[in-house]
Amino acid sequence: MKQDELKKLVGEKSVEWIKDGMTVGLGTGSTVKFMVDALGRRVKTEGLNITGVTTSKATAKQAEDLGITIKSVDAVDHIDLTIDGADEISDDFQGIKGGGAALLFEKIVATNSDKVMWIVDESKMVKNLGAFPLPVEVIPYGSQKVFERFEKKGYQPTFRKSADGNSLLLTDSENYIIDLHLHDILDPETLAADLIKEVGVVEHGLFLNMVNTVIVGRSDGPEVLDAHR
Ligand SMILES: O=C(CO)[C@H](O)[C@H](O)COP(=O)(O)O
Repeated sequence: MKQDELKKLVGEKSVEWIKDGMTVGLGTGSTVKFMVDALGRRVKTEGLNITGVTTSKATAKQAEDLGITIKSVDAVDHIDLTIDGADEISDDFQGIKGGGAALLFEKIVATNSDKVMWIVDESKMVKNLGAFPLPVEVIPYGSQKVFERFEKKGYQPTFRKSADGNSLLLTDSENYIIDLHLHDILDPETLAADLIKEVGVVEHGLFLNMVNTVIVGRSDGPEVLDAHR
């Protein structure tokens, strides 16, 4: 099966966890897009009554176009379940997210959710994190200084460019993304603590101790993994 077919498989499988009356966090990315499409079909055909809390302008637009009710994270008293994609998931269920530059809202929504589910194709499952460049969202003012400090620490930073390559990418919050090319992250907790104390860093893409369930798309079908937290 191709990667896109595996993403569709898990996207469609994951909506089985969504029940009538739930408030659901809707992640961002190509895998989530399949999930939101499937959710939209359930809303339309079954009259499923749910509220969505989105993590990006792109997901908000898709959900609204499909007739899914959307509220801000600040307008709901809780989120029952968030379903999101991921860029890497390690053996011990730690994750890197932010490949789609939505890590800030994704982390806000995830940390305000009772349960978090990640849906990925099998290529995202790794032993240790770090082959995927770690995204760090920084405010534009002083970002060059943050970049230089990351360089000195050996983090091999690169500013993320916009799709046309002509300017720096701006997140939904109008910040920049610095990607760190770390190759192998052996101690994610220490790295996360180091990154978040850097002035100018808004958030980083290490999502630690956050996920409850992972659905992995494999050629022989979706595999559901319980992170036991
Ligand atoms: O973290 C994310 C966006 O910020 C995405 O969930 C992550 O990049 C996975 O994306 P895709 O499903 O397109 O592979």
